[in-house]
Amino acid sequence: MSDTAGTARGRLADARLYLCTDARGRQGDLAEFLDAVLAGGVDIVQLRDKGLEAAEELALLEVFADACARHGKLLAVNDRADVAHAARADVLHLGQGDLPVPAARAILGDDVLIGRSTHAEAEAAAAAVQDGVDYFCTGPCWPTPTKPGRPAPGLDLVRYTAGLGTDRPWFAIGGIDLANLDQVLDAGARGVVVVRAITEADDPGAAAADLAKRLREAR
Ligand SMILES: Cc1ncc(COP(=O)(O)OP(=O)(O)O)c(N)n1
Ligand SMILES: Cc1nc(C(=O)O)sc1CCOP(=O)(O)O
Ligand SMILES: [Mg+2]
Repeated sequence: MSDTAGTARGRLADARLYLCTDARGRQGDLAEFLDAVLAGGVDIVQLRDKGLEAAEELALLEVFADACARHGKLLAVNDRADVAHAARADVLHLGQGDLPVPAARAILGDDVLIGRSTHAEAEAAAAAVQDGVDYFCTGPCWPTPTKPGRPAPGLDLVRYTAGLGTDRPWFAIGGIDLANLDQVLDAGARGVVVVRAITEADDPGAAAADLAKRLREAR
């Protein structure tokens, strides 16, 4: 058995399906939504809501943390190391323009996992070896209204990242859904991050289950 089995890093190594979601329109049924998608097979869930005040974000994160604890899944915070620390999150996700990784590490110590966004070959190659980075994401695979204005390097960046042969966990992101998931897998990804494919589904739990099943079949 590996020395990370059962730890957050061990669970990250096994993770295939990562959900970013806001809480808009879900005030009443947020816990129900989270229970459904986590039971469906989401391995990591990130509260991503660029408009929240820190105090509002922290309050919502209590709901996320309780759900992740019920299902033994990882809780991620976007952008803010102070909020990740206060929420006792498992993961902080940082983009290229966010806090530098060493600065986040200085706040969070070694136990919190840190993820990094990458949008170009040089960024992916750097994230694959940078100290303090636990995983990284490459994308967008397709232009997406969830991240307007972000140019899409497409599946070429997924193919490039797969070719790095890194042992570090990484995920493809941007425009991914069940209909195009096989293209992402064929390009070499083994894990994906989605927003709309789950949040906009009629049945988010079933959408998570379909994605998770296909990802597990591809292992
Ligand atoms: C898991 C995951 N991957 C990528 C992102 C995007 O991060 P970033 O580029 O910093 O953009 P914002 O999400 O902060 O707008 C993410 N949040 N999570
Ligand atoms: C939040 C985010 N980051 C991206 C990146 O490329 O770093 S793409 C993206 C949005 C992904 O949303 P959807 O699954 O709805 O297309
Ligand atoms: Mg960010």
